[in-house]
Amino acid sequence: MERTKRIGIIMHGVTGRMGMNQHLIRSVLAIMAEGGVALKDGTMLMPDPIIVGRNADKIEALAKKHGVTRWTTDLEAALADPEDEIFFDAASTAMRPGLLRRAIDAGKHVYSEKPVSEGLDEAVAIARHAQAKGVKNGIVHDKLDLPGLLKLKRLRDLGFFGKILSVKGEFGYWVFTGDDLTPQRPSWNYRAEDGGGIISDMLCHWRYVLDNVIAPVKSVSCLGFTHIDSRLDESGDRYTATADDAAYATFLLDGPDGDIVAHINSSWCTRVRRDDLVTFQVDGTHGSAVAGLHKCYSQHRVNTPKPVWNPDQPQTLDFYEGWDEVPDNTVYDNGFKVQWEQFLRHVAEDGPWSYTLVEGAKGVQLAEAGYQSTKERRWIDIEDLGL
Ligand SMILES: NC(=O)C1=CN([C@@H]2O[C@H](COP(=O)(O)OP(=O)(O)OC[C@H]3O[C@@H](n4cnc5c(N)ncnc54)[C@H](OP(=O)(O)O)[C@@H]3O)[C@@H](O)[C@H]2O)C=CC1
Ligand SMILES: O=C1CO[C@H](CO)[C@@H](O)[C@@H]1O
Repeated sequence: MERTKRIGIIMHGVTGRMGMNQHLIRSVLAIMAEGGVALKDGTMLMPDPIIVGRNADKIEALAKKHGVTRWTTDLEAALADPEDEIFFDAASTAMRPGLLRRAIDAGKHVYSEKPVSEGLDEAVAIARHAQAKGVKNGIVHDKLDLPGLLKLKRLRDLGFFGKILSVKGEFGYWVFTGDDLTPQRPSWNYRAEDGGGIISDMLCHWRYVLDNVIAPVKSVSCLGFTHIDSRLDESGDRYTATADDAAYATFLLDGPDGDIVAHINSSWCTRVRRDDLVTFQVDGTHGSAVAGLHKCYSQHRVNTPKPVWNPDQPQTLDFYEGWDEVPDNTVYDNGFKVQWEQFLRHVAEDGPWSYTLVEGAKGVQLAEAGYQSTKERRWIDIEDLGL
């Protein structure tokens, strides 16, 4: 007979975009709708969320809309309840280290959106605190479970590329300022004083993506920029955009056959003419591949066309030909949900889990180095954090 075990989760920041859509609806509620997470001994681990927010009407309405039976505005009381073992945070970045510390001190296992913090010292301190208190801890690393990146990693693991030479990443799209269309991202993203900034947002992703899909990052040169310095907020009021809204970053990676050069542009001020909102091209001696969020196309050296530069003639080659789509070969679930299932197994039965707050700190380290490089206009080496 199938047994069920409850696991209580305090979810904070779920009235926001990420917390609501990816973590509450598409992960925790989806897992509940599927009957829970199957543990090794056949027990079904069933999440029991309590959602916490500062606005009572908003959090109650969210709970009612999705059939969540427990909600509160009292985080202190929620943390004091020993029946809820996990604290999760997806609120704005600036508050995060303080919240994680309170939860760890209350004996909770902690799981969190990225980045762990705005600065490296805080990220290292909170990772050490979790280690010292012996609580399980995790950081979201959603891009690693994107089908496109899983395929890219598979190509690397199978040796498809030969010696990897370089990586080119393009991330971003046009985020409306409010002067024409309503902005599709929160205004705090564009205010440095509220934890905004695309370097802080994206370089923590690029750290685990490069480390795990290509090779470890060993140094960075970055130019952060605020292209648009005035935007309209959620109330239609004009504010000064103080945070960087584009980052042009070059990385040196410690590849198995020598250094790999990776360059990734991240921008909220670019119009998309490419396969997807993020694309990565990997070039190697034996083959190349281009991955988006879902799809990945490869070109082996035997299929590589031989262009000849002739500005006097219109181009006769179609460069999109000669690329083969890497097949799905499997069913891909939502990456946030996959990671929730892994973290829940990690808490319940010590299942495998690599993406601790230490990995989160490494992400913040790269972001901080990106800011330092921008400020000092030089390459910054990425040291071992010794954690
Ligand atoms: N992994 C990924 O792909 C992504 C991750 N993120 C990360 O997720 C986090 C949230 O981003 P996003 O969802 O875009 O942000 P939103 O602005 O949409 O949501 C912010 C959330 O934080 C809450 N909040 C803000 N200030 C306070 C406060 N002072 N006290 C209590 N609660 C507060 C808001 O509550 P209220 O509703 O009451 O205002 C809301 O729930 C960020 O850390 C960001 O870096 C963001 C985008 C993508
Ligand atoms: O923080 C982030 C900023 O937004 C991106 C998407 O638009 C996310 O992928 C990312 O996690």
